Order: sequence, then structure tokens, then C-alpha cells
Amino acid sequence: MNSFSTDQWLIYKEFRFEAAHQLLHHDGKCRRLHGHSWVGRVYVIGDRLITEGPKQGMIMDFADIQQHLDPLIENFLDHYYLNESTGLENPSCEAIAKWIFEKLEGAGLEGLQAVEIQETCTSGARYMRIKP
Ligand SMILES: Nc1nc2c(c(=O)[nH]1)N=C([C@H](O)[C@H](O)COP(=O)(O)OP(=O)(O)OP(=O)(O)O)CN2
Ligand SMILES: [Zn+2]
Repeated sequence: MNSFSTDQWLIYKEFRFEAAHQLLHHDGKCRRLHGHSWVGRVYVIGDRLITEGPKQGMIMDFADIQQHLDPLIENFLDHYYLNESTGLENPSCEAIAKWIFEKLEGAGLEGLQAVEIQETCTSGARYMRIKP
């Protein structure tokens, strides 16, 4: 490492939920009510490792990310109709990724970098904030 570079770690925690949605503006099958086994990932960035205690060697304990996710999964995501539970008029995976990001941001999750949502085995979206 030279004086122009700095350490950086990007960690992630994966989560899963089963839920239904429909994209009412869609011109194909996604307009119909249907469900997915959704897979998500929350990405957290950090530039220093904790040096003492039980979280030594980590930028953040994966369990701390999970703690932020648990109420969202329990109260809005798992086995819900996402059009209703999230209040999103058109819950595409782009919209759901942003919705989860904003909830985690509002709950004060430090270092939050991105939220990724996979809707099927072959499709998904990642939301992140690009600072100008
Ligand atoms: N950009 C987006 N496109 C689509 C979304 C979305 O959220 N963002 N959502 C859908 C549907 O909800 C659909 O359930 C998923 O689409 P798709 O990947 O086309 O699903 P398939 O099972 O048909 O995928 P194959 O791998 O092609 O069988 C549509 N588009
Ligand atoms: Zn879908």
C-alpha cells in the first residue's frame, strides 16, 4: 500500500423472502399476480477493521446487518403482497431494491453502499447512491 491508496472492504449479507407482486403497467405476464423466492444482498463498505473485542477483524458484524433486515423481512417482505405491504405502486425489483435501501438508511445502517434484489434465477437489480 502506498500513500495514495487506502484500505477498503465491501461486505455483504444475503437474505431471502417469499412474496407476491404484480406490475400493473406491464404488457406481458408480469401484469398478473405472481410470486417469487426473492434473494437480496445488502452491501456495506468500510475502511477500517475493528481492533478490539468480539467484532475484531471485521468492518461490521454480519449479524448487525441482519438485525437491520429482520424487521423489514418480518413486517413488509416475507409472505406479503408487495404492492400493498411496501406501498409501491409498481414494485419492480429496481423499486424494491431502492425501497429496502431507504429503509436501511433511515434505520441508520452505517456504511450502506448498495442493495441488490434478485427476482428470478436470471434477473435482478442493484440500487446504489452515486454521489456527484
Ligand atoms: N427491469 C425489470 N424488468 C422486469 C421486472 C423488473 O422488476 N424489472 N419484472 C418482471 C416480472 O416481475 C417477472 O416476474 C420477472 O421477469 P423475467 O426475468 O422475464 O422472468 P422469467 O421467469 O420469464 O425469466 P426467464 O429466465 O426468461 O424464464 C419482468 N421484467
Ligand atoms: Zn415478478
